[in-house]
Amino acid sequence: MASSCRALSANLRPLPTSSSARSLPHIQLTSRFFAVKTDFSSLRSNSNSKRFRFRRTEASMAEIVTPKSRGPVKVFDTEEDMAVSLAKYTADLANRISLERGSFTVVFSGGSLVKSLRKLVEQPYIDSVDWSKWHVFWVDERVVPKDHPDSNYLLAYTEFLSKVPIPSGNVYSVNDALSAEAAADDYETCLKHLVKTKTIDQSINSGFPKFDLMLMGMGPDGHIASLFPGHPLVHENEKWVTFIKDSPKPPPERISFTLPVINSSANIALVVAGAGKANPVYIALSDVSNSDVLPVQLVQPEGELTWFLDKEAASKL
Ligand SMILES: O=C1O[C@H](COP(=O)(O)O)[C@@H](O)[C@H](O)[C@H]1O
Repeated sequence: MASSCRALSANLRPLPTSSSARSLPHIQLTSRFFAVKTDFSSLRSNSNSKRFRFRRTEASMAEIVTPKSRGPVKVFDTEEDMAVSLAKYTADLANRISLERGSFTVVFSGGSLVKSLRKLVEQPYIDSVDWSKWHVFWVDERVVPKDHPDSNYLLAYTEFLSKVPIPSGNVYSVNDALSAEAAADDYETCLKHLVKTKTIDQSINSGFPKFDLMLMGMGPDGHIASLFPGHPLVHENEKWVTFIKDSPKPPPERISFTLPVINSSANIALVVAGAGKANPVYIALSDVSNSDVLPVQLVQPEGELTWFLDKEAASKL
C-alpha cells in the first residue's frame, strides 16, 4: 500500500513548466452541459418563497435559517464578501485543527470554488496560517493530464498551491497516468494507507476517512464532486473513490469521492455563487418537494455543514 502513496507523491508535479499550461483558461461550462441540466419546472413548493428568517450579522452578510439547513447558511451581498469570509473561516479552522492534531486534512473540489479561495493566499493569512500542517486532496478529478485545462489539479495549482508554502509531499494528487478505474483504485489505496498511518482521521461511525474540511462547489444541476443527478454513482456506498466514464458535464471520464466519504467529514463548506445556481440552492434548503433528489441534497455530514452563498445564489430563498 505504501508504494502506491509514494507513487502518487512522485506523480505530483509541483511546478508545471510549460508556459502554455500556466496560461490556460479556467474551466468553461459548455453548451452541452447546459443542454442536460436538470428541469426544475415541476417543483412543488409547500411554502411561499422569501419566507426564511434572515439575521443580518455583518454589514455584508446575513445568516438564514431554512427548513432543511443543518448548519449555518451565510448569505453575502457579493461574491467578493463571500470570498473574504471563506478565507477567514478556512484559516481559523485550519489553525485550530493544526494546533489540536498537528495536521490539517483539506479536500478541494474544482470549478468556481477554487477562485473563491483567492483571499486565503493574501495577507494576513499567507503569514498567519501554518501551511506546513496542510495535507491536500481532491474530492474529484478529471481523467486528463495535469497540464490539461480541464485538470482540477492544474486549477488548484495555478490559483492556490503555487502561492502558498504547502510541502509538495503533502499534496496528494490523482495519478494522471492511469485509466479512470485504475486511478480511482489507486487514490483509494492511497487514502487507506494515510488512514492507517493516521495522517487522515477515520470516522468511528462509518469507518470511512474523516477529513477535517471539504471545500466544495456545486454545479447548476445540483451536482457535487463528480456525482451527477440521476447517475447510479450517487448510490455507491462501499467504495471510497469511484469513477465515471459518461459524465454529463465534460470531460466524460472522472474520478470522485463517494457520498459516504463526503458525509464522514468533520466540516464541509458548500460554496455557491451566481443566479444560475439559485434553483438547486432553493431545492436543497427550502421545504419544496422534488421527486428526483439532487446530489447536493444528500450532503449530510456527521460534522458541520456551512453554506456560503452570494445574494444571487440565495435569490429564491
Ligand atoms: O465539474 C465540476 O463541477 C463542480 C461545480 O463547478 P462550478 O464551476 O459550477 O462551481 C465542481 O465542484 C467539481 O469539482 C468539478 O469537477
